[in-house]
Amino acid sequence: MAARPALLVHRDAFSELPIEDMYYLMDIAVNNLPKPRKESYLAQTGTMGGHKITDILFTNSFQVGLGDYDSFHYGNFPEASVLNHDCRPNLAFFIDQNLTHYTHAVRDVEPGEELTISYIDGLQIRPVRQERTRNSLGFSCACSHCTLSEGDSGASDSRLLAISRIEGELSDFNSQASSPAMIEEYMRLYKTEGLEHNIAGAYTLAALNYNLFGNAAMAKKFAELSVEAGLLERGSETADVREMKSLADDPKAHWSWNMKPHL
Ligand SMILES: C[S@@+](CC[C@H](N)C(=O)[O-])C[C@H]1O[C@@H](n2cnc3c(N)ncnc32)[C@H](O)[C@@H]1O
Repeated sequence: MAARPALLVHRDAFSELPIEDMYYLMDIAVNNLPKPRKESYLAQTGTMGGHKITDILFTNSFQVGLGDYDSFHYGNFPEASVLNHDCRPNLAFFIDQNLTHYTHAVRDVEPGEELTISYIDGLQIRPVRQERTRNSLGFSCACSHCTLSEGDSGASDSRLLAISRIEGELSDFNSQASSPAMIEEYMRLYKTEGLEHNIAGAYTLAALNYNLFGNAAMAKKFAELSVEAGLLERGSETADVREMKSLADDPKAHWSWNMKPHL
């Protein structure tokens, strides 16, 4: 799905203008949208209370950057705001420089299965995720991952902590502790956790580390997976996608080639 914004409002407007002035401006902005767009804006649900048009913006917005120095606007995309949050979603999304919101499936979706995105960092353990949705977004997350039994949730949190620990080692290209077995374990944990919506960076790290160990075939395989996932998660214009394309084309020409042959 590709969606365009109905409304874009700089965050600072809410901290720098009296709130009554903002309500007035928000009313003018929405009431001047073309009729079908205004209707799709007003059809969204607001859950935070107060001024309805502003409540809809706060309940249904994505963070949108405009250029390097002006990074936080509330962007409202009515077609995308029907998507509920899941800590293990089946869709990935990104907003490109042209302010288009793209949504892609990252795994097979069964007929009748709800389409979901993640509003937060799913790599955090359950208590942190719950705190984020409650305090920053105003709802208590009821997704299937947050409602696992204590035992299953504890096992998930242990995997997430292991991912974070291994990531630290694999990101340190001078680490003496990293090994091909560690890369395999890292990818296994990612798959077991169901983090397909946010896996491009993990594939990148696996590709780089296999290349450090002089394993061209595995480096190429993971660089290609990184490109494939990166296109869904971030689009084609990212430095990571470009770098992984070049690594996949010629692992031995990449700066990381065979830097750790002794291990
Ligand atoms: C952008 S809207 C999503 C669409 C909304 N459910 C609707 O019907 O308009 C965000 C709101 O949906 C609800 N929501 C989304 N994901 C949720 C989740 N995992 N657990 C509980 N509530 C959720 C919360 O009320 C949240 O403020």
